[in-house]
Amino acid sequence: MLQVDAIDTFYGETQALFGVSLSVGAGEVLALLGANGAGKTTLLRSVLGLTRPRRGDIRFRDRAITRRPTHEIARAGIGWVPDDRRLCPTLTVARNLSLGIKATGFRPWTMDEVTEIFSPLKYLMAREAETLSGGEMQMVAIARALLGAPGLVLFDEPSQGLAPKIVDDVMAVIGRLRAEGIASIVVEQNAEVALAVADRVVVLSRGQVAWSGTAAALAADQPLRQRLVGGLQ
Ligand SMILES: Nc1ncnc2c1ncn2[C@@H]1O[C@H](COP(=O)(O)OP(=O)(O)OP(=O)(O)O)[C@@H](O)[C@H]1O
Repeated sequence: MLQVDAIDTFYGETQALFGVSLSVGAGEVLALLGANGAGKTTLLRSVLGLTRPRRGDIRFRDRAITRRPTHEIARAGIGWVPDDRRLCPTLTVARNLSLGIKATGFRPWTMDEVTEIFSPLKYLMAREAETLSGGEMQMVAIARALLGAPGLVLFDEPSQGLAPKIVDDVMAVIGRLRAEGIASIVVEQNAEVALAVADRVVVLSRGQVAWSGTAAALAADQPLRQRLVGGLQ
């Protein structure tokens, strides 16, 4: 579904990613772990074309997207759930959701389906986004991504600032995406939450891939986990 091949990404003259490669298959959940500043968000921004890699290639469904504009990358079927949610604050929930609807060639999710997954949304449709709680905003952000008919969803710190019950709901949605053949990349500070839902893991350190393997292998090897993500939860 997605292949990232040896990308170098810079902010001005500062290099943030050094030859990073990874891949995600259809219906696969890849956890992207690493300490603050390791380059996780930069990897997502590189895939989305928000911060273009200077070298290397990114392919989605075997088509090069490395130098495509962000709106084309979204239209190819890559959804984004940003860590700051990025809702339009003065628009209603209904309007925020309808702005996410697009045709990509992947299965479109209906408004009924997303309100069945996140039932509180039914009662929030007329509310302005800026009046929502953090958990409610996260539901809108995920629902908006699904209405955009994604084949791959990039989740940036989806558990950050949320109550444990809502974190469980969010992780259950990621599990459901997997069952539907939709791939996910989940950037997480909370390694425990990420390992519970992921199939495979890539650990970044100072802009490079420090380790990659199965979530089961990392979960079972406490010393390895301590060495790689010891600073994380
Ligand atoms: N807009 C920017 N301008 C300059 N440097 C940046 C910018 N954004 C990130 N960086 C730098 O790029 C590197 C990678 O940052 P990035 O945000 O991708 O890390 P991260 O792993 O997502 O960390 P965090 O968990 O703190 O978000 C860091 O050294 C960071 O300081």
